[in-house]
Amino acid sequence: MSSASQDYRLSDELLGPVLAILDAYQDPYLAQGLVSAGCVSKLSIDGKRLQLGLCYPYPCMTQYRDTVMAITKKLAVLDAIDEVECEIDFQPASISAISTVEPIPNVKQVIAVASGKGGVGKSTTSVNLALALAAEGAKVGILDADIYGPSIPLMLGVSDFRPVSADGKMMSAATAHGISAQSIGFMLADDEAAVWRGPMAAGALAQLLNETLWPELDYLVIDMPPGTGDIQLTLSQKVPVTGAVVVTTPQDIALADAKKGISMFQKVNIPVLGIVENMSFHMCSECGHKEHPFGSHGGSKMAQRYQVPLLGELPLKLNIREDVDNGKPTVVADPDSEVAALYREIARKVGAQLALTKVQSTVSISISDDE
Ligand SMILES: Nc1ncnc2c1ncn2[C@@H]1O[C@H](COP(=O)(O)OP(=O)(O)OP(=O)(O)O)[C@@H](O)[C@H]1O
Repeated sequence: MSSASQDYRLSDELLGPVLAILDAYQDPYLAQGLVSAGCVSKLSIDGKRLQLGLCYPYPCMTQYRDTVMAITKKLAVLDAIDEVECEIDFQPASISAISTVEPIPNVKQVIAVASGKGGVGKSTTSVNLALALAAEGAKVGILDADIYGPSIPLMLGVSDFRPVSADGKMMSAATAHGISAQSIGFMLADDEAAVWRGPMAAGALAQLLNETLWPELDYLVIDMPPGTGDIQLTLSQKVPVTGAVVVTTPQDIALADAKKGISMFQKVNIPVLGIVENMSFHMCSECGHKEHPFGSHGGSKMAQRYQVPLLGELPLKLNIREDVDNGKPTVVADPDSEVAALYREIARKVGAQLALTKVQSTVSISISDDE
């Protein structure tokens, strides 16, 4: 994890107790104290007003208010402080630190969203995850690599967009709800079906990825084609993916395929950031009765078995489908809903997992350098 640059301007007498209090505050997503996690970037004092700068390695803008309130309460025990002025920032690490594949210009981190089986809600999860990362303060793009059924243009309400090229080399991306989007669907006429063979498809996708003029992005989310065949494997190797999210339903057949997905990423040394269990349960809107139409706890058992986090369990809910069908996914259509909050929670976990992955990767690189 890249720790924030430190500018500490407190007397030694005050610095010690302030750092101790800040480090006793555990960040829920990094599972470390703020100082150990490298989040404390600035400390200075003006009279009895402490000026605190925090820089997070994952986006968590919707949590800032609660964080500041909690920290202020803890620091209030010190006589030298009666007010805290807090500035919070977010800065993800750059991918070039660990990836062996050429980085994509302007793109810091690449998150692949995959599923072993089709129809489990991978695209719905990808698009809501991308929008949730943006809602938490990140600059985000999404690449629809689902060549057999590109659905991102429809889900973002930008089906009519056609990329243009100013220099004959690089294509523009669409902008929707504050994120950038590129899709093979933008190149196809409405009734045209994509018929690709493995190597051709992977090549076309790599081209789409590298020839898109992405604006500065903290995260590029890739909605992968469903399955774990050659296309997926090649794509994972051609694209500088920093971490993968595996989407599954709790159904045995979907779980069996999701396991193949995890193995595929492990084979090509891409860290699996966690599992999203989609359509986990259905809650009756009238009586509140909760049922598990596709079985229960499959995702959590799988997460335990493969030692990866369970990022979230999403309900089977009519609005989720209606919102993507209307081109306005739930995170933006109904930001105050429980479902939108679940997607934002998943986004924070994904960002934090990427930051933690950097720590492990950095360590393993330095060990091999020493050998
Ligand atoms: N949690 C959910 N609740 C209700 N409907 C959902 C949910 N998640 C996805 N859906 C719906 O299920 C259908 C399949 O979802 P989606 O297209 O995201 O799946 P996919 O895994 O990407 O499929 P494919 O493999 O065909 O690309 C869509 O109609 C979508 O709106």
